[in-house]
Amino acid sequence: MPREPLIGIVGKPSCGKSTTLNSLTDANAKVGAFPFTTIDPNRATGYLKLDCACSRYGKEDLCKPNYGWCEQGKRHVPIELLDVAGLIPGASQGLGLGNKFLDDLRHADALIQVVDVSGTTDAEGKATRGYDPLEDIQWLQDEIRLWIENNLHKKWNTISRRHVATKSTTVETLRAQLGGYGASKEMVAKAVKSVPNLPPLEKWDNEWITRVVKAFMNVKFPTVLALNKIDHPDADKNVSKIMLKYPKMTCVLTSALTEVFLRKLKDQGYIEYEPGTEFVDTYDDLGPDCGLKPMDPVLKDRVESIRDLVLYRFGSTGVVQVLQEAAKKLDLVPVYTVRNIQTFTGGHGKYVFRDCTLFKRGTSVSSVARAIMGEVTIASAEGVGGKRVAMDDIVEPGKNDILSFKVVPGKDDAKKDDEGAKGEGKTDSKKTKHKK
Ligand SMILES: Nc1nc2c(ncn2[C@@H]2O[C@H](COP(=O)(O)OP(=O)(O)OP(=O)(O)O)[C@@H](O)[C@H]2O)c(=O)[nH]1
Repeated sequence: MPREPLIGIVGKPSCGKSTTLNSLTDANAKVGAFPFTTIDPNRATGYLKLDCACSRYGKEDLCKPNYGWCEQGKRHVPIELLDVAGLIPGASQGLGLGNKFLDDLRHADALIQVVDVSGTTDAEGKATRGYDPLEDIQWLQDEIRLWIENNLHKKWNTISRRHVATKSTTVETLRAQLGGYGASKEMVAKAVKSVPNLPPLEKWDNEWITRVVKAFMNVKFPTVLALNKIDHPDADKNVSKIMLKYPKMTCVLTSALTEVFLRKLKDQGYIEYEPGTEFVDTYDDLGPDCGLKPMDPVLKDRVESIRDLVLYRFGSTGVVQVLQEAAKKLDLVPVYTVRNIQTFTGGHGKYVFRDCTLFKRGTSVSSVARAIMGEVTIASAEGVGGKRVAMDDIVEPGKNDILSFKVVPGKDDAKKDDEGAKGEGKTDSKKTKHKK
């Protein structure tokens, strides 16, 4: 059964991981200006903003998700996030909280690497000035690579001998070794295929092992860089340096602290703010009938400087975008399961597209059925217009992404099972319910 996608947030201590997580979720991960504030890995539910199926059919007014929320066709779908605390140089050798953090990583399907571009924290997260954050990008990737590589090196002679003796394929042997890092056969095959001129496994030296592990990391941990603390005056020059040195990396400029602050002001009734945009409206902008509270001069100045330093300069605080970029790397397809394929409702009531679950592109309709319906026998799957969909068809955005399942009635519950997709209330059942 496919499991839920999980996005890991990594970075050195005090780079802003917990703040980034808080800005994306309702969870209150501990936030502090000293290293190792986050001792336990923190799982939380974030919300991925995407175009909802309701907007395809002009049913925005009837869209009321069971989990997350939908505003004018923009849906916020729950997605699980993992705060992997304070990696430092030498973590793969056990420094800091070392392997514990790396062990948490194995569950992640993509990474958001938070980089403190203000230059005010050193590699271990201690306060400083003028630190060059370029270094942080490389050493963190190196620590993850060494964590995988060191284990392979230790046993390489045995691995290689067994590989020859059992006449295994490269993918079989590597899959057995990398399974512990969450590698599937497909992932290993993709990684191996991406290394040009790869000799037979028994001929690999350390350099080949490094190349293969790097290729595996690209597949297993596709990474987006969140260049955080862009509100700081020293950030600009560091951002330019990073973009020049890593032109192929996906970089998003973020100010997690600003996002947390804006959401708080919104909750307190001082502003209207749509996360992911540059638009903030205050009492002064909208007038006395707007229902917002007036702000004192200090607060007004703060909002004004957030507009100037972050929102107008960068277009947003970046955190919504960073999650969207990470999800893009995972190539996720939102799949809507409905009971009534004609009306898209959950069976009873008028609301449409109550359930939406994220699956990797390439997932088959039968895998979706198993994940949503559990171990029942599916009689048939229907798509838009009531058209029959084959169980081995693939779900894609806009194709086979709205589904209704009919189950074969069991002896005892023939009546119940005949109701069709029992998606409602089931799809996101493990997720935090977020009412808007
Ligand atoms: N100026 C500025 N400060 C930020 C931003 N994001 C986080 N901070 C500050 O940076 C400090 C560290 O933030 P945390 O979110 O606790 O960092 P962390 O990476 O989770 O730290 P550990 O738990 O030690 O791993 C706090 O004082 C935050 O307020 C930002 O966008 N701008």
